[in-house]
Amino acid sequence: MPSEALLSVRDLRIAFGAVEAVRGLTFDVRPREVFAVVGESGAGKSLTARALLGMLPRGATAGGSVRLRGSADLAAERGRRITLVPQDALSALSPVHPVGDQLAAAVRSVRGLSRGRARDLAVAALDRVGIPDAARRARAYPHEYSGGMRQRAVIAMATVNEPDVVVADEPTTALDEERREQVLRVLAEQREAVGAALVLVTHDLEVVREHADQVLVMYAGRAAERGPARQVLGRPRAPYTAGLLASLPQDGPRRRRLPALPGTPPAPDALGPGCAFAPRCPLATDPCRDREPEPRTVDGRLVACHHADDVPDPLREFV
Ligand SMILES: Nc1ncnc2c1ncn2[C@@H]1O[C@H](COP(=O)(O)OP(=O)(O)OP(=O)(O)O)[C@@H](O)[C@H]1O
Repeated sequence: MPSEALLSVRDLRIAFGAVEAVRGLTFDVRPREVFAVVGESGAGKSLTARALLGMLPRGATAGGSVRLRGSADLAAERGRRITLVPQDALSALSPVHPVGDQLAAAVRSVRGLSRGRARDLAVAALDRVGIPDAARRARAYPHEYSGGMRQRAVIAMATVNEPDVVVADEPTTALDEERREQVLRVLAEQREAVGAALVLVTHDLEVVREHADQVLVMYAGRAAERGPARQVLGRPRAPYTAGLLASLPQDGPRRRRLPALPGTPPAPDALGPGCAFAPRCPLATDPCRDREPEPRTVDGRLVACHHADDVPDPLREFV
């Protein structure tokens, strides 16, 4: 039996004026699971991640609901039961305070501990994420850290108060490949150590394959497909997921990179009545251009596609 949802999102809609950028998302995140949100740039991933923390940009209006189990006020839980690891670690750290002081302040704002005890916890948290010589580095400023170390410090900040949910929005975008792996490993270890669920926003299906239990594939503000990551990536039922997978490098002797998905996603103010993916979809027929498909259950996952039953295996036939 799957455990009860920790985060419940129902019909989430985010608009700027009359233009909807997130168009009716429903999903649950369960305790301790890794829930990945994947899709191309502009799909609405960051807006969705921020809505989970009650942090929408100015000018945005939201509809639907986001609930954290056991809490009536989501915004009051930010930094406590639900925390953010942002894309850009610099934006999360103040340039004018030593890193250790910032961590200790985060501890003291949530728990009634002495300065000395908060300081000890801050140094221990930096040590846990692999900052060398943590007691000394705690006294340094963010600009004295490398990019990878800064991102690890932000992970320490996001986990030091043992939250129930960590939301990581493309936490490795600013890093090179080697540091990316390190940071993802640290994030996975810390999540495990504090027993939090992780909502991991990424555009990288390899990251999903490696880290996620559940995946939400977003296209143009909606769910194209959502379900257990192993099933969705093993045999996608949305042509969009299949196209993303087909673009990944293949293993084996014929290792190569297949052509990326042709075309680009539509802007939120340029959507027609049909499926938003139809202009790029090799399976599109007239009904796809006329009517947006409703999500339905196929093969153990939710999929929004008129042709979900006809999607060929992307690693064999679909490019
Ligand atoms: N502050 C804003 N004002 C107006 N429109 C916005 C704003 N932020 C986002 N949008 C619109 O919402 C869409 C989705 O944005 P979002 O940042 O969630 O995409 P994303 O999937 O996270 O993309 P990326 O991977 O590039 O971060 C954007 O394409 C844009 O049209």
